[in-house]
Amino acid sequence: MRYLTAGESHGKQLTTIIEGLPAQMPITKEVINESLLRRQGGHGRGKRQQIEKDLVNITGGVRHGYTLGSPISLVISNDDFKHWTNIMGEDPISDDVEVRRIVSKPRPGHADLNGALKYGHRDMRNVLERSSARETAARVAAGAVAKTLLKQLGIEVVGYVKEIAGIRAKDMDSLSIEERKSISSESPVMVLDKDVEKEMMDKIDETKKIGDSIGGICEVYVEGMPAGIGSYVHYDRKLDARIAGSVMSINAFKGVEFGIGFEAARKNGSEVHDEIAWSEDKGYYRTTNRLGGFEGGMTSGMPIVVRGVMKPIPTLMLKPLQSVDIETKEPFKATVERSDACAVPAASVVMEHIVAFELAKAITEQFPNDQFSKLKKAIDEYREEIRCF
Ligand SMILES: Cc1cc2nc3c(=O)[nH]c(=O)nc-3n(C[C@H](O)[C@H](O)[C@H](O)COP(=O)(O)O)c2cc1C
Ligand SMILES: C=C(O[C@@H]1CC(C(=O)O)=C[C@@H](OP(=O)(O)O)[C@H]1O)C(=O)O
Repeated sequence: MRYLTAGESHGKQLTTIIEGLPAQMPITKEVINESLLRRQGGHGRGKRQQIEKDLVNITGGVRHGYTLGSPISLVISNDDFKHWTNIMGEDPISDDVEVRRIVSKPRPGHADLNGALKYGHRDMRNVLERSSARETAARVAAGAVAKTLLKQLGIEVVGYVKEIAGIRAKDMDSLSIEERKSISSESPVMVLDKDVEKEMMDKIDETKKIGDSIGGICEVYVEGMPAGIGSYVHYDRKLDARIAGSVMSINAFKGVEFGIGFEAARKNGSEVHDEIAWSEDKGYYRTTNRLGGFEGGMTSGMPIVVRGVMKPIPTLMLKPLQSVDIETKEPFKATVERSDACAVPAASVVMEHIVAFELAKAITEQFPNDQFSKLKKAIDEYREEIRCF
């Protein structure tokens, strides 16, 4: 399975093409829309989300609610395009700098300057349009399709917030996946505890007021992955490494950890590794899950627990950092019209879908994948085989 996306932030639309899904898998656009709307939520988003209402149009690969085995094509319109038809349309436009709203002032922390240098764009709009996290809507659409596949195989994936600007969420270790899912869809900052929720929301409001930005930590939790998915034999088949790479590819993500993660560096082996046990009902399992569901690049059968660190948003409304205008070479401090102050809750939805895609991809590589019923049967048989192994 793989996917590609196309489209600019203020262009007409985003397009996602997914290849490699089995034929005859039930799928509905309502499930994709649910994911898209969750990504748009979360306290701290800017005015753009009031303009957009992300809804998918399935334009290929699905008939009467079932996949065909051919590429799936998904389209999401940018409602904001109507305000940008001249600037982002395909017709030629005047050279007037004001008309074109040419961007010559790169924002520290965004892709603007590096992208301009690499592609030779003197108008950095050509960079920011595609480097914008608007593209994560297209990625969530792909992930929603992956989640549909996983769910029908008994695998559930959920993302929520662990930390915003140093304020930590209460531990959710004892919560079921259903409880985690309801927190993820109901709390405006995707945390369990109402006091923490308020503290985070106040912090976001305060940050917005002073025109600054904040980041945080997202967590994704997965239940139902059988042991032995992925491989130890090559670097690019290690599933934890693939997930880590994919999480790092989310805009503004700067770090990834599994289970107790970086904490492992400060502990003895006896405090880190998970002891192995067996029962008739569960087969092999670990008595703890400090390694977060992976050993040797393969799933251990325990829940997968992965966290990603999001830096603060680079566009700063009232606290601009020093930069240089590429036309005049003069220093400037830019102010902007709009931006998110905190997108950590939205990013946890993005991360959930990105992890889901990697899991679905690994599963479809490991089992027969042309027809959904055969894939399901093969996984059921494998689960039984490893239980008794
Ligand atoms: C959901 C989401 C929303 C974002 N919103 C903004 C935003 O409003 N303004 C901004 O400057 N960056 C925003 N970002 C972050 C930038 O897209 C990101 O910092 C930029 O692409 C540069 O990439 P890098 O930070 O990974 O180096 C957002 C990221 C995510 C995941
Ligand atoms: C559009 C989305 O996020 C955008 C991501 C983004 C960036 O630079 O990454 C900048 C902002 O764009 P705009 O200037 O148009 O408001 C965000 O709104 C979205 O998530 O749907």
